[in-house]
Amino acid sequence: MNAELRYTVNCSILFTELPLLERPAAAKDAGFEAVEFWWPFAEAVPADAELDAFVSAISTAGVRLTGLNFFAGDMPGGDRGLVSWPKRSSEFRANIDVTVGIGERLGCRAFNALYGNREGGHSASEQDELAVENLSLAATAAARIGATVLLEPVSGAERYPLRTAADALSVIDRVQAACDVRNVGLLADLYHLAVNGDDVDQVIAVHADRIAHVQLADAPGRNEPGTGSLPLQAQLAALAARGYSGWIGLEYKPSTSTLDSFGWLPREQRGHAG
Ligand SMILES: O=C(O)C(=O)CO
Repeated sequence: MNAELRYTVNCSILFTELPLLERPAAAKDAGFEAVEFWWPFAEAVPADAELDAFVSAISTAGVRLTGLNFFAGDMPGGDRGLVSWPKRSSEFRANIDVTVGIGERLGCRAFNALYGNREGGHSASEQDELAVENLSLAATAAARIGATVLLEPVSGAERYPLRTAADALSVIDRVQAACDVRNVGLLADLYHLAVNGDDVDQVIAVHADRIAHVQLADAPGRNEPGTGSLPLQAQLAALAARGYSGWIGLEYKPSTSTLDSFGWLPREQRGHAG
């Protein structure tokens, strides 16, 4: 793997052997300096004590929080975001300042806004128009602390409409045109894009300048690099060659223990926290 790349451990899908608040310290012990999370609470606006415990777990562990998802509903239950969900738009809007507030406390500058599934009773245009409004609200709030809102194509959720980089970039173009915000970027998850049949090499070659965050897992299986057939090393090298200098999120299901699943990455390359 390219020694210059900076890796961040997604502690929502890794270290699940441990209670969530113990995971940042485990990542630090494994040699990493950075972590990211999906929304770690059951509701859009958790109690202050829960927020304080999360902030403390990260700051005490001595790692950076490099990314945080906005509240996205019941992920295990199939929800993939509230951004375009009319019935739950108010929850998303209530969550914006809470999420940005965590970022302000911890220096996190990237927030992933999962778009949401197509929901019965609403037209696609109605949901997409709502998404433009909600993404501009999120981007405006994020801009207050110099942060970026991320938009991610995902796989494994058949009602989720953003499946390719082009799908996400067209939404970002709409938000920029409608609301003159410049801090919404593509989250290029190399696994999701590949599984959805996108041409990942082409995405990197053409859109590297619009990629605000990268995540990886191998396919098939969404396990650690080397367990599948994706050319991840070459794609990371291509990203670096095209000038991508952001974080690489390790967002995979370990095929063994979490610690053993890091074997593909030499310890001396884990802690590049510059
Ligand atoms: O739902 C997923 O698989 C994600 O990557 C969420 O960020």
